[in-house]
Amino acid sequence: MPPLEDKSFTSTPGKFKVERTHAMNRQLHRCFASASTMFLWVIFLIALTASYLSFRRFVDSGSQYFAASWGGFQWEKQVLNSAQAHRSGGLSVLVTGAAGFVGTHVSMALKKRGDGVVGLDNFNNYYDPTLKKARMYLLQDHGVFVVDGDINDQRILAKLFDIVAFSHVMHLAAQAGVRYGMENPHAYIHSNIAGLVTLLEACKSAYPQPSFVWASSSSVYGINEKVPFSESHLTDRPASLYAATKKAGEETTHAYNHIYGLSITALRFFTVYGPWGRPDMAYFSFTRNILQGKPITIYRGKNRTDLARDFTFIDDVVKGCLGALDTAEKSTGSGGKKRGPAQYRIYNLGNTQPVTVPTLVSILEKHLKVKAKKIVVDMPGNGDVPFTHANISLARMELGYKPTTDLQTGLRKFVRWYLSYYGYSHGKPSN
Ligand SMILES: O=C(O)[C@H]1O[C@H](OP(=O)(O)OP(=O)(O)OC[C@H]2O[C@@H](n3ccc(=O)[nH]c3=O)[C@H](O)[C@@H]2O)[C@H](O)[C@@H](O)[C@@H]1O
Repeated sequence: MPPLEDKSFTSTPGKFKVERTHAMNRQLHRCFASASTMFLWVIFLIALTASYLSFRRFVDSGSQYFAASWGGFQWEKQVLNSAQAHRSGGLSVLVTGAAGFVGTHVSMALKKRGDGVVGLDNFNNYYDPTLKKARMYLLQDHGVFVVDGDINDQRILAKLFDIVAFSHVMHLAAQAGVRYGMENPHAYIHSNIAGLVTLLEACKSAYPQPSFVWASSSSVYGINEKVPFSESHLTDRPASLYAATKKAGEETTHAYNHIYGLSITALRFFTVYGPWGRPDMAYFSFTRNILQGKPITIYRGKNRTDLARDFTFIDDVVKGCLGALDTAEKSTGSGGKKRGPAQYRIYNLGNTQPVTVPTLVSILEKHLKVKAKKIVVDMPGNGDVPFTHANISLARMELGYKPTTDLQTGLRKFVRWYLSYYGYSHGKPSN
């Protein structure tokens, strides 16, 4: 006998067929049902992925905006508050390089007399950015808001001019330093030429156009030998790339003055020094080395002559800057078009009393009460000039500029600040 199961299968093939067809139908139906469910699931998942991706895009673009160091309601409010003048007829000044040495002092002085000031600084690391941040906190304590941004950034400039009708721009942001040009030439082109043009473009299109006062340099006199240096002297023989870019700045601003009616004032600074100064400058690095017991290198010129500089104290330079801002005429352009001739001025801001580098060192030794370890070498051919000496008659007459601080007094103030900021033991190896 065949097994029961076999029998049932073979004995009722028709029934089996019917039942099998039903089963297959059920399976097919289930299959079909699950395929359509699957299809629906796939559609659902695609839709979910698409909406997730577009949500991410939205979140990403949003977070880019919110993570930016500038922009937003709160930021605009800070800019507006800082730009607000607190005296009648007060200026509203955009100070570039506000966390720099001269920028900090000028911003403070403006704010103290009731002008509105907004700072702009990119906090680059040419020298210790901690010092720049410390200056920024000082400004913050005095109600000056410093925007973290670059003069090469068109968007940030457009935004600033969009929210504030600046009456003046005090342009102090630059790649400074005479000898660093051999190490990083492009930094000078980036800041002193490209950055300047970007800023001038923003100024020319601004409504109203601000008056533009900016930092040129005594270095434009280059290898000029006529003394004292006067604004009427030729300045076509720069000795460093730094000087060449500052000279280019004078020509560039002239073109903007001529084409667009921007009111321009260039200030040729003569080796400015003082509290909160620049660590790359000789008086600053000498102080650090003397206190740390390290040697200092003193350059000397041809035939063993001492190099000399018309060292100018920061407070005097600040007065010159304010004098320039106060006497600057309005720009004449509007909507990027010149409406009439505009003012174009250049002034020396020096001290008129050149002092040799060895004398500078002996003053520092006296104030620090420490003897320097001196190494005297011939001046390397790295962009330096043997001496500077300013004729300041023009600034005296037209800006009321009158320097009153000699190097002894100025360096005493600098040393006092240096010791309070860094302390006596700054950088010394601990025993
Ligand atoms: O007046 C200016 O236009 C310029 O003044 C300074 O440039 P500089 O006068 O060369 O100032 P320092 O670098 O402080 O040098 C001062 C003097 O010390 C000398 N020096 C510098 C460094 C050093 O190690 N040894 C040394 O003898 C230099 O040759 C120079 O005679 C600034 O660094 C520039 O940014 C500024 O624009």
